[in-house]
Order: sequence, then structure tokens, then C-alpha cells
Amino acid sequence: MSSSPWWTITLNRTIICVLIICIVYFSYTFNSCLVSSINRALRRESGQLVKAPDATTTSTTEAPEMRILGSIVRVVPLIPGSECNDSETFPKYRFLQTQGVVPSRQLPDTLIIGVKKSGTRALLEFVRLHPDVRAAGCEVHFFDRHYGKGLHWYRHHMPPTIEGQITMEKTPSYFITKEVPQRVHHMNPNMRLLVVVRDPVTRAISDYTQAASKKKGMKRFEELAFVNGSLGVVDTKWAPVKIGVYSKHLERWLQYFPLSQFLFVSGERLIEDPAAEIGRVQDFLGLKRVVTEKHFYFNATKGFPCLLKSESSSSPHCLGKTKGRNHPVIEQNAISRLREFYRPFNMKFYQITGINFGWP
Ligand SMILES: Nc1ncnc2c1ncn2[C@@H]1O[C@H](COP(=O)(O)OS(=O)(=O)O)[C@@H](OP(=O)(O)O)[C@H]1O
Repeated sequence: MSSSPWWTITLNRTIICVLIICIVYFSYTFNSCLVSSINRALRRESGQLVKAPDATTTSTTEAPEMRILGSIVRVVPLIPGSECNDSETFPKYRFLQTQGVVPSRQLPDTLIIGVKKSGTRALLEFVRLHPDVRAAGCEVHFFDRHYGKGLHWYRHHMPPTIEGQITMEKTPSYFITKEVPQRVHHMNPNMRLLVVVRDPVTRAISDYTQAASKKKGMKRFEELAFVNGSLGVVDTKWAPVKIGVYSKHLERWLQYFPLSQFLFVSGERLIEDPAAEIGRVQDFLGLKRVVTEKHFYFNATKGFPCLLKSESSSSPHCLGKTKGRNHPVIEQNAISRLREFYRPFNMKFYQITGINFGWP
């Protein structure tokens, strides 16, 4: 009887080992995917998840479904923090809990108060890469819409933190809502306030583009931005125009907070050089510069900086498709007229903040 040579036996054993490892790996991966998607579905059904009112909501509801090995799986774009109160599940907290450190929810000590369509989502997603920053994923709207619900309600919408971590929230409408500065001051007079600003003309067009994407048959920008659509008198009552008068809104905030508690972030620089702008933010918050150029890459298809990894995802990803929309072409006369309108307000804003944002 001829016995097999030793190398065939070794080869067979190696093949069997590799096969076993593969089976274990695939069944583990499949099971964890299945369990997490079942969990998500159950939590969604039981109404525990409050959806973000901006991009993230849109992306989640539009996410296509596909069938994998008989299970229906929803393909959710890689947008971090798309759900409120999603933070307990992060492994770092599970580890800390086993060490006896119990994270707890705190009221925010830092707010991104605006400005709408200036890059507030990008700022939040970039700064929360820092391990000492924890943020509510969705816009909580406590100080403008839900103030009557009280601080207990507000705190519940914050992510759990451990000592030394910053709790942050962003709701861009805070900047322009009259009652908000006083309410914030009443809760915490030492609140740190981050304000992202962008050329008010581009901002107005971005705001209009968003509104037009939600409402079919909307009038042209030029018809809405001017009284009687004549390109003569700017309609300062139209929200996309009104929001861009930054100096007026800021003056209201300055009645309650000193300038030293604000950091003004350039929306343009956040796109051109995100690492530099996030560096300023980290300095302002007294954080070590952990988020650097190594965290970003420029995605040529999207035309924007994107993240190589984030708090909730280890793979490269960009903000959702409602960030970085194509704007309609606006008549040059209308743009020039709006620039003329904003110029004195921009100058005032530069003077108050001590920063020349260089808007044309
Ligand atoms: N990295 C990156 N990726 C995509 N988009 C980026 C980024 N950085 C800044 N921006 C700009 O952010 C604009 C949207 O601003 P906001 O996030 O403040 O909008 S919102 O108020 O929360 O709806 C969005 O405006 P639009 O271009 O008009 O869509 C972008 O210009």
C-alpha cells in the first residue's frame, strides 16, 4: 500500500485550515451584519430613533433595499451621526463600561449656531473626528423649536460623554432666531459658539437651490430675491437674503456673549483647506490638534474634501448628496446687485469679527 508523500498531507491540512478560517470569518461577518440591521430595523420601528431633519434624513429614507442571502438589507450611505442618540453603541464606550467608567449625557458646552448652508455639517463631522468631541448627530432645535420641553429633554438628546469630553450640537437656525441668544445665555453664559460663514450671495443661492429641490415649480431665484422681480430693490424679507445679513444677527448675539466666546469659521476655507480651519477650531476649544490633513482627501467626483475615516466608519466617505448640490445659473446682473447690497453689511461683519473673509 503506497502512502501519500508528507508534502501532500501538509498541503491538505493547510487547505482545510484556510477553509475553516474562511467559513468562520464569513459567517461572523454575515451574522454581525444581520444582527445590526435587525437591531436598526427594530429600533426604527419602535420609534427610538429621531431622524435628522437635513441631508441625513433624506439619505436614510431614500436608501435602496437589496436582498442578501434572503434578508432584506437597507443600503445606508456612509454618513456619520445620521441618527440621534446613536452613540452608546461605539466600542470605545463598551470597553470603558467594562472598566467601570460610566458615560453620561451632559448639556452642550459648545454650539454650532450657524449659518445655514455655510458648511455647518462639514464642520461638525470634521471636528467630531476628535476623540474629545462628542456631538448630537441631528439638529436638535432645542433653543428655537423645543425650548418648552426643558433641559431634561435637551440633555437626553446629547450623546453620552466621559469626563473631559466636549458635548456639541449644531442647529444653524439658532444664529438668526431672535430669542435664542438669551436662552443660550440663560443655560450657560460660558457657552462656546462656532459660526461658519460663507459669501452671503452664494449662501443665498445654495439656500434657494435646497428649497427648489424640495418644491416643484418654484419661481426663479431672480424673481424671489428682488421686490417685484425687477432686479432693482433687494427683497430683504425673503429668508435666503435676510439670513446673509450676518452683522445684524451677530449684533443680537453680542448683547449676551463677548466676542471671545465666538469662533468664526470660513465656509470657503473649510472646503479649500479643511485641516487648517479645523486646526483653528481645535485651538479655540483647547484641544490638541489631533484632526489634521491626514484625515482628509479631495474627492474629485464630489468636488469636495471627504473623510478617510470617522467616528463611526473606518472607510473613506463624503457628506451626503444634499451637500454640494449643483447651483442654477443666476443672471450676472442679479449677482452684482446682491453683492452691492451685502457689501456694507459684510464690511461691518469684518470689522466686528476682525476677520476679512474676502467676499467679492
Ligand atoms: N466637505 C464638504 N462636502 C460637501 N459640502 C460641503 C463640504 N464642505 C462645505 N460644504 C458646503 O456645505 C454646504 C451645506 O451647508 P450646511 O451643511 O451648513 O447646510 S445646512 O444648513 O445644514 O442644510 C454645501 O452647500 P451647497 O454646495 O450649496 O450644497 C457645501 O458647499
